[in-house]
Amino acid sequence: MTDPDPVTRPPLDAARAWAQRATIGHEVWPAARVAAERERTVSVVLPARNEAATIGANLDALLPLRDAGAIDQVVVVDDSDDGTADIARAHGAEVHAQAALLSQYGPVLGKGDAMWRALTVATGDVVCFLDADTENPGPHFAAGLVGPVAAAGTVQLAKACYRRPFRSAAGTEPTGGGRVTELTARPLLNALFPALAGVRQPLAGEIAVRRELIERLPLLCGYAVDVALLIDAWRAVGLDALVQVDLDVRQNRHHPLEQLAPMAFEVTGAILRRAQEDGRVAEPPPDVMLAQGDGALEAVARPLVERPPLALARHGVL
Ligand SMILES: O=c1ccn([C@@H]2O[C@H](COP(=O)(O)OP(=O)(O)O[C@H]3O[C@H](CO)[C@@H](O)[C@H](O)[C@H]3O)[C@@H](O)[C@H]2O)c(=O)[nH]1
Ligand SMILES: O=C(O)[C@H](O)COP(=O)(O)O
Repeated sequence: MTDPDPVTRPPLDAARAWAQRATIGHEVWPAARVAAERERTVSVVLPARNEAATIGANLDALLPLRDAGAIDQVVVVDDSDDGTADIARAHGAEVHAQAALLSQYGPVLGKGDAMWRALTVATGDVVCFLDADTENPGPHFAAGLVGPVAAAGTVQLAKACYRRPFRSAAGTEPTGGGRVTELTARPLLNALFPALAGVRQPLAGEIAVRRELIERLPLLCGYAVDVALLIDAWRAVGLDALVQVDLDVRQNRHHPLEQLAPMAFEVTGAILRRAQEDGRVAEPPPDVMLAQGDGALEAVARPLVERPPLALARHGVL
């Protein structure tokens, strides 16, 4: 018997079919349609660490959605020393210090931990997370994602996708952003979770998710959160409950490679941990990273920390 065609073998075939049927444009859900058809309350949450330059414009794009009845709450969970919180308050957001939420869990361990703690102050049946460093924000970011999840139907999680320009001193290229996405996350998902190979931006921080789903999933701390949440949601509810929403273009601030390397390490660790749990790889991921220091290799501890499903934490189980 010959091997099945590698391009059409079942998991990749299912991934392609999913991408075709489950990718929708943000214009399908303009704010007025979301306001008219939603059946669930909605919170929009922006984790922010030192985003003074962009938080105001992001909130200005979002708050009219609240006035229009498309969403109910806009929350910034903040960990900044550059005045982000004051700007956010002045622009009309509800602001909480990340460290004040679930403080019994100790210091806040990056973005994923901030998202987890934010679930205690986000009141909506649907929670929409957005990054606060978006340089070209618009109401379609929240409206496009929230629509399919807050309306009648079976969609439980919407993940953003977009074109990502790359900006450098030489100018802006139309594509080339999302280096960890393209060089780490997507190849690893393709290899280990081929059913998710059709997800165009597996690291996107922009999602809308039903509370009843996210509260029964663990959240990984740091930058491991987004890809792990995608895998966990898929394991919990299957591809048919997931959609990706094309938000057109997103320009983020680019971090230098020395900051992206630890992010890639965390993303790799998250995928390998889930793959090991599923028996797809034998070994757990390492929790020490050998980083290129000043001429020498430096061993840096980077353990993956997982927060328990909030539904359990709420009931004092953990
Ligand atoms: O310790 C942190 C780090 C980040 N943030 C906020 O989280 C958002 C995303 O962080 P950022 O450093 O801008 O992430 P990116 O470099 O753009 O990384 C991309 O890839 C990451 C890894 O998957 C995702 O977590 C991000 O959401 C996604 O935008 C921003 O609002 C940050 O201010 C925090 O609140 N605390
Ligand atoms: O999502 C990613 O891959 C990282 O945030 C890196 O993005 P960048 O290459 O646009 O800086």
